Amino acid sequence: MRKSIATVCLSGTLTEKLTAASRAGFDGVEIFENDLLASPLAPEEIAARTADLGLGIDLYQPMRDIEAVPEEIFARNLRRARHKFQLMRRLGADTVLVCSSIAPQAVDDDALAAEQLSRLADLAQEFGIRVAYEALAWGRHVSTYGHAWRIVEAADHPALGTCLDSFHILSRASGPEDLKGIADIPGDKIFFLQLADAPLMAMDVLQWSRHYRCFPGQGGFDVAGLLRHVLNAGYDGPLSLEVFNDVFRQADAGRTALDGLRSLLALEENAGVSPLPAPVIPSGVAFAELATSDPEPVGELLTALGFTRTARHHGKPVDLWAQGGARVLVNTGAAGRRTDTTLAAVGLETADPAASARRAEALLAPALPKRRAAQDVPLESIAAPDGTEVLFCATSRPELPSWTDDFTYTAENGPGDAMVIDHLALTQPWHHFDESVLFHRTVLGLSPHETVELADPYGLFRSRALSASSDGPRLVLNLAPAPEEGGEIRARHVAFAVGDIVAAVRRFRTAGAGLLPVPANYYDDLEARFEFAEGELETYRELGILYDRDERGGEFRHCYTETVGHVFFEFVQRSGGYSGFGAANAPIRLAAQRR
Ligand SMILES: O=C(O)c1ccc(O)c(O)c1
Ligand SMILES: [Mg+2]
Repeated sequence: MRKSIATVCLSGTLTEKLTAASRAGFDGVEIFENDLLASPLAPEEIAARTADLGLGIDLYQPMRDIEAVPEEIFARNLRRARHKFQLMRRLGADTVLVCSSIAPQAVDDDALAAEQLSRLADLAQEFGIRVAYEALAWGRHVSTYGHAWRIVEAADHPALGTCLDSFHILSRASGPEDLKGIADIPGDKIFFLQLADAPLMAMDVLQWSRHYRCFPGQGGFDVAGLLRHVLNAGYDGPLSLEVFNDVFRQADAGRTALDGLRSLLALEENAGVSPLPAPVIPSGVAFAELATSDPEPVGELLTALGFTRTARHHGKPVDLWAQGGARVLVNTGAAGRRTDTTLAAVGLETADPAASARRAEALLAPALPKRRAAQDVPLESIAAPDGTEVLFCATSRPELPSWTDDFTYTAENGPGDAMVIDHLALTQPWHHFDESVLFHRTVLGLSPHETVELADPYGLFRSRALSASSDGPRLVLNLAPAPEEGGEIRARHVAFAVGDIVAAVRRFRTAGAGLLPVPANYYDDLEARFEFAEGELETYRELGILYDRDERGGEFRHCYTETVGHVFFEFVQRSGGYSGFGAANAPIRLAAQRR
């Protein structure tokens, strides 16, 4: 279907917004009045620019406070409308959005509203314009789509239809039955469809709408379900994103536009409109790759964790470290640049790497070169929004090329408890958090968990995990307040699951390595909250192990190493079906890392 985006979704000047929408691949835009007012370009120039960029102007908006007012006020409103219709003619825009009135002079009189909207439509018709009437969720007398439609139906004017906006509808809907009325609206009377999602919040609906809307798939609404109803009604106009979001207003417009288009592609898939190559849900983590120009400290830390350097890449300065099923690559080949240690790439096991790459491409993920050097095995890889390289791996499958074929083995896998990678915690730039969640959800087919928000000593810590299944890969996207010196706070980490965390930590300490210190106050509080077996808490206190327990008695024990560059490691031990990540302990970790 045709895809559009409202200029209000994007940051920058009108020209920057139009350019971003075009580059991302949208077909059209909704021009927001304020963007036009602030532009030095004449309407004809905007029309020309938009056309040059291959975009249509699918909507001009908003026109406010028109209907259900005393006649002398309505006469002034019509005069105002005439000016706007003239402007729209210069722009070449043929649909205007009129939102339900919030004016104190407006009266609760549907017949009057219908009569005046009909007269507005008469005037619009003279200009070849159609009027799409939208119920704002906080409209003074008209606040539901059903009510707006009854007025449009009563007016019965060919140039008057309704505009459905998923936010206004879903923010007021208490269940799927509240959407049934959409089927009663003839498809050709739905002049426009605006799409937005939002996190579920108990707050004033106007503030919610103006600050927290997000792209479909990023919040808690069933936007795909709503779209199905609208399509069943026979609507075949544009799918248009209309998102008011404080973060998007500050983020890079080009990236926001791509994020928006990805969200519409995934929405079409969910609503059964147009299929995408099916997701190939990753079954595990093949490796985590660290980039560094100083491999010594990280090598020491991996050694203390029980890892052995087992192999070397045949053409690049990349070492493979292994411990049980956990593999870490240490890459010192960042083209001679000095790089602090970072978690730069992630290898994910998939049943069909080529199919994973096809899905990623269909969802606009940037593909990276398959081969870095002539002799390398060809590998499918993409860049995640945060710049992390994601490689699709088929380890130990002789019929497919494997990243391991590029390595020459020099040593046996290390001794000790067999570890596996439990999860990867990927700290995100603050203005790309929602984009990153949507990317991992749609491209990789991972399911997001609830968002966790906690107070951090210097701000708000936000975290959202995504996982496939209980034994598939788990990614934790973290957003931590990052003051200028907040290097460690931006650090990312790799968590290793062990069968016996106490034994693992004792070995780690014997190897001369240190854990992040945990305050005594933390353990005093644990003692108050939970009952432990004799001596258990004392052991945690001695070793610096953190603890969490879920409602069903599942337990989580974990602890953190020191940080090297921008990377640290975590030991975790899960039991009893615990599926979280000890988020309640994150502020303790963050405070200790600040110290
Ligand atoms: O917040 C508003 O005023 C506003 C304006 C136009 C819209 O289409 C809308 O959904 C909300
Ligand atoms: Mg709207």
